[in-house]
Amino acid sequence: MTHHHLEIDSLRIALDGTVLLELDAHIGPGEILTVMGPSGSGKSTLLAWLAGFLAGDFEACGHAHLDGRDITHLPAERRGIGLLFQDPLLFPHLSVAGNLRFGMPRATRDKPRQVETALEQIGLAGFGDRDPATLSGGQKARVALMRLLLSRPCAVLLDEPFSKLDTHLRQEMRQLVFTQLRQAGLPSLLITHDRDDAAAAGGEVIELTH
Ligand SMILES: Nc1ncnc2c1ncn2[C@@H]1O[C@H](COP(=O)(O)OP(=O)(O)OP(=O)(O)O)[C@@H](O)[C@H]1O
Repeated sequence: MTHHHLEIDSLRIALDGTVLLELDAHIGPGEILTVMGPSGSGKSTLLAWLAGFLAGDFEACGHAHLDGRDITHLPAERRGIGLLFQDPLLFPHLSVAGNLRFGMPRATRDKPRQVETALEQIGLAGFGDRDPATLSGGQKARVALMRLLLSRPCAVLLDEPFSKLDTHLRQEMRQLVFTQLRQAGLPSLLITHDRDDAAAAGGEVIELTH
């Protein structure tokens, strides 16, 4: 297991001269930091800052370090951060296997066995040639998770990843996502409105209170 860690040091984000959020956090390997808070409290803003696509209206100071590397001013694609959103956005013109291969390091991309193993891990053995449009919502979510993991991120940000799933599927996906993130030793930040998500994540919970 790799030992990735993510630090947020003295972050302060302001909008029109008013402080929106202040945060210090350390997320160790396999830990999941949950960020909660009312609508407009700055959860998506925090995620955008960490991912590297915060829009110009905000003034941000502070630093983010990933594995000791200062990523604060790096472009999004060079940060080593993976994202998982509410909607599992799969590429419609690629097969399920094609989606999994996308973003995989070049050296492993041509090893079909790795894709098959990945499909087995998410309960979709034999689904490689399927068109993503033919998958159920839960199956798409599992493919999106595995595609993220295969891209070998050093940290993961999750923005309400379970909020569109029904209760049963939600529990199943929580279990799968959190187990995989822990096993991969990835520091993760989870944005959610759901206390059960926070409890299942099992880590520190921060409430933004704007
Ligand atoms: N591009 C932008 N320019 C100016 N203000 C913005 C921009 N994006 C968001 N805001 C404002 O920043 C504040 C924080 O918004 P943000 O989306 O981070 O909240 P949130 O906690 O994620 O809310 P929700 O739970 O509703 O998604 C809000 O007052 C919002 O109106």
